[in-house]
Amino acid sequence: MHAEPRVSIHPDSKVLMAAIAARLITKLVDVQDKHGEATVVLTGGTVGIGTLKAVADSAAAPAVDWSRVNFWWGDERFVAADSDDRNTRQAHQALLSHLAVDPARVHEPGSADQYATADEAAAAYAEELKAAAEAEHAADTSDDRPEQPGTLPRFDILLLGVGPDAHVASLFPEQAGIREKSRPVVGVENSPKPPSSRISLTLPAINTAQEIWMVVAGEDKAGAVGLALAGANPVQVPAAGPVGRARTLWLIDENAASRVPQQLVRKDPAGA
Ligand SMILES: O=C1O[C@H](COP(=O)(O)O)[C@@H](O)[C@H](O)[C@H]1O
Repeated sequence: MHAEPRVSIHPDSKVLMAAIAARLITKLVDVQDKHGEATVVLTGGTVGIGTLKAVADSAAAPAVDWSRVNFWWGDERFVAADSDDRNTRQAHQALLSHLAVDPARVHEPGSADQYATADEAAAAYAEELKAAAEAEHAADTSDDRPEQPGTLPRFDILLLGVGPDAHVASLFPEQAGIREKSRPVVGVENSPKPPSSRISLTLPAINTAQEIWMVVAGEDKAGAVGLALAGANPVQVPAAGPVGRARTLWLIDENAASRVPQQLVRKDPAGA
């Protein structure tokens, strides 16, 4: 099932990030109840990292068994491991370093200390994803287990920020990454937003997620959000491309919402 996007609008970015954090905690608890573990794909960016801080500050955070959460990243900047530009480093500072996570379940894309090029780091990340998919397949005892493992593990929740230029992860308008159809991960060069070298999941990989949550705040994002929700071409407006298997949820603040098509906005305060 590919659901229509749902939009939930919050008064400001602070309320937004607290609300996303609450949803994330609840969702992780639900998925762990069902599957014994949960997998989340994190994003960098203002709202992405602010949400992780809000999770760390939440009194409900201990409801999740953090040692049974698998962490992946939608994109990473290809810089040195100790660079403050790293999305993974920011995520550790905001949340992961405060939790009893299982290091074996924290899957960080490689850094410029480990690989010569972003393409090499991307290929290694694709291998790590494949190994996780194979392990998941081997552990699956259900009747509907597919015959062969896929190349990606199940992503329960995938978070994506959106840039003012409508980029998601490190897929930028008109660049090769947003056009990629076969590889799950690509190296990105000449990113219009620094740092210029990056690693990114591609749209086909992103769209295997059960739930995709687009997390956006700020007036400078209103145009990108409006175009994405109006159904623009993802090559020009990458934020138009992500579609979750079960749900695509836009969690945004009022400043980012001024150009959202009205028929997509839920009127009840719960949003979706
Ligand atoms: O470079 C990136 O930018 C986007 C959005 O960031 P924001 O600060 O404008 O919210 C982010 O989603 C992505 O993960 C990141 O690498």
